[in-house]
Amino acid sequence: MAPYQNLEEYNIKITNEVKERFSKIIDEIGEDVNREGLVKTPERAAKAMLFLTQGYRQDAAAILKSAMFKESYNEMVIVKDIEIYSLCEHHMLPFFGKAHIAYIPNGHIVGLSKLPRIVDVFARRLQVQERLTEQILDCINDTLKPQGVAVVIEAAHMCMMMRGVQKQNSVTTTSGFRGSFKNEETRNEFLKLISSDLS
Ligand SMILES: Nc1nc2c(ncn2[C@@H]2O[C@H](COP(=O)(O)OP(=O)(O)OP(=O)(O)O)[C@@H](O)[C@H]2O)c(=O)[nH]1
Ligand SMILES: [Zn+2]
Repeated sequence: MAPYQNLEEYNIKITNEVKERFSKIIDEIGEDVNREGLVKTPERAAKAMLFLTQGYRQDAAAILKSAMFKESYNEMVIVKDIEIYSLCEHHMLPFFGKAHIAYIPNGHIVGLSKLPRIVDVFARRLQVQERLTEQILDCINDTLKPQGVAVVIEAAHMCMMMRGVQKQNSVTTTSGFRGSFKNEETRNEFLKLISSDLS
């Protein structure tokens, strides 16, 4: 983004460049870019792709820092069933599912909505599920400095469904634990709560 004066100028320039490339792809696959239904498709696709990768232009730590509050509460906080939509970096096809996040405060709590917000910041990039899991963990650990943090992601990968191995029902689970979640009892409490309907 460095050579551009402001975000708006950057957005217009990059949208036009991505649009040109989508136009070429549509042509290369044997379609007519000038037929009615496709005339605006390169621009729509460019805007969609830039939306789905907007996480590169966002600062997750700043989002967390904007809503940290001093509190003495020091029990587990869980936000579960956070929808994720990301793009696998190998095929640029979607993977999607749910993220479950827990942390144990250490003097500060964070505004609850900021947890799904940072999930989106990291999900809206070209990703592998493992790195997505670690980036969420590290961001919360380094910014909020809680006693511990845990992240579980369950996702289905379109690159394994629509093409390739073509398995429709496989779900990939990744997890990571920092600080007090390394303790088996704490980790088990979290895993129990995310699998119950009452947490
Ligand atoms: N570990 C990991 N692998 C992923 C993720 N998303 C997609 N993949 C895998 O990335 C691998 C890329 O393997 P390649 O052999 O280079 O690609 P490919 O020939 O298209 O492989 P197939 O999908 O098996 O047809 C595949 O096994 C995908 O299933 C992810 O989030 N994490
Ligand atoms: Zn893939």
